[in-house]
Amino acid sequence: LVSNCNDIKLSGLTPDLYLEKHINYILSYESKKDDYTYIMTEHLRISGMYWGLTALDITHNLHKIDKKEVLSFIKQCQHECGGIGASILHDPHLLHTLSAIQILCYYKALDTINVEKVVEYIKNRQKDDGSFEGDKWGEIDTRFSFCAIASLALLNRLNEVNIEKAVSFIKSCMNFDGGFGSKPGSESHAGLIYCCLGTLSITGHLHIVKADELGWWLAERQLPSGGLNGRPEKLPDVCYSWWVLASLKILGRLNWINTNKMINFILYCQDAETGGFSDRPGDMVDPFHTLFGLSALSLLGYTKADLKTINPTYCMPQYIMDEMNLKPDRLD
Ligand SMILES: CN(C(=O)[C@H](Cc1cnc[nH]1)NC(=O)OCc1ccccc1)[C@@H](Cc1ccccc1)C(=O)N[C@@H](Cc1c[nH]c2ccccc12)C(=O)NO
Ligand SMILES: [Zn+2]
Repeated sequence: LVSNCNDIKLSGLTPDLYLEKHINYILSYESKKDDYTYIMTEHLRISGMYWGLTALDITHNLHKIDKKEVLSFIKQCQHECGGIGASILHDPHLLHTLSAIQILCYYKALDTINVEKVVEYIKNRQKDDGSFEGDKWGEIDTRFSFCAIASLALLNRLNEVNIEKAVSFIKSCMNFDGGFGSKPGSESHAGLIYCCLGTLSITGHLHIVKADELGWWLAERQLPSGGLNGRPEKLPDVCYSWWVLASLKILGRLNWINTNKMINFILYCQDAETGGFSDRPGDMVDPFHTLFGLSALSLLGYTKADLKTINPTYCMPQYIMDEMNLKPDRLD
């Protein structure tokens, strides 16, 4: 592989999807609780569980995880204030509250936590300008708008916050390129665009988006290698396959990307020995990039493997959204 300026060169044939290796990688990761990496990522634990469980569900292996163990762990992560932390005794945060609620939806076990208290925690995060702080320390970011809105939608309690103000804050973060940043005036970033479009999709306000400009900016993320980056001049990274493709799917412009070159890049990010996906070919694999690599393949309609359909707005299996009768908006 040659890294010239900000891209890499892929040569040779398109690899297969080593599905069984990825399933074993995720299952062994969840079981090696004394591994250095596992211990060092405690501050992301509940998000890590969401990545692993979602990857297992879309590959038809969720049943291999002990449901009781997962539910008892999540119950222990909820604080008196209602918020949920990344692990036991970790401070509550909207990021991890969303991950916990996403997992509970897989098991139809939302009553594992005190729903009234978690709704109160989320409500208390909204500011006068409609924005949301991630936790009581006050950091404002459009990521947290998505966490709050997605969590409340999954709990069927969207009416508990001021939607009009939440949408007007997102609108205030829209840039001239049609993209969105973390706060008003922040530069456009694919991950934040995904969060802002997700918020607008759930609240039925996608009409405020400049769909052609934004679609063009997102399609511009694709490099000659086929990979996508998160901002201009950055290196390609397989997790951006998800942020950019999910955003384009919500905009009804997924076909603006070269699908075959995209699939080829994603498959080059697999590790044929250990299983799992890395951010780009040759790097270390992790559960985060494994979920978003598999999710992107599912979104792209990769048919050489049996992957469940994934919902672009929630990044959860579509059958779950159907069972919960959740229909996030899309521009088709
Ligand atoms: C905290 N995280 C990040 O900062 C990653 C780091 C990274 C991976 N590859 C390049 N950088 N960045 C990241 O997730 O950026 C995408 C992003 C940014 C802002 C909003 C949404 C997505 C990662 C974890 C991580 C750290 C280091 C290496 C690999 C993974 C992370 O937890 N990301 C979040 C991104 C995210 C997904 N859904 C969301 C909903 C709302 C807000 C954020 C997210 C996550 O997956 N939550 O479940
Ligand atoms: Zn990444």
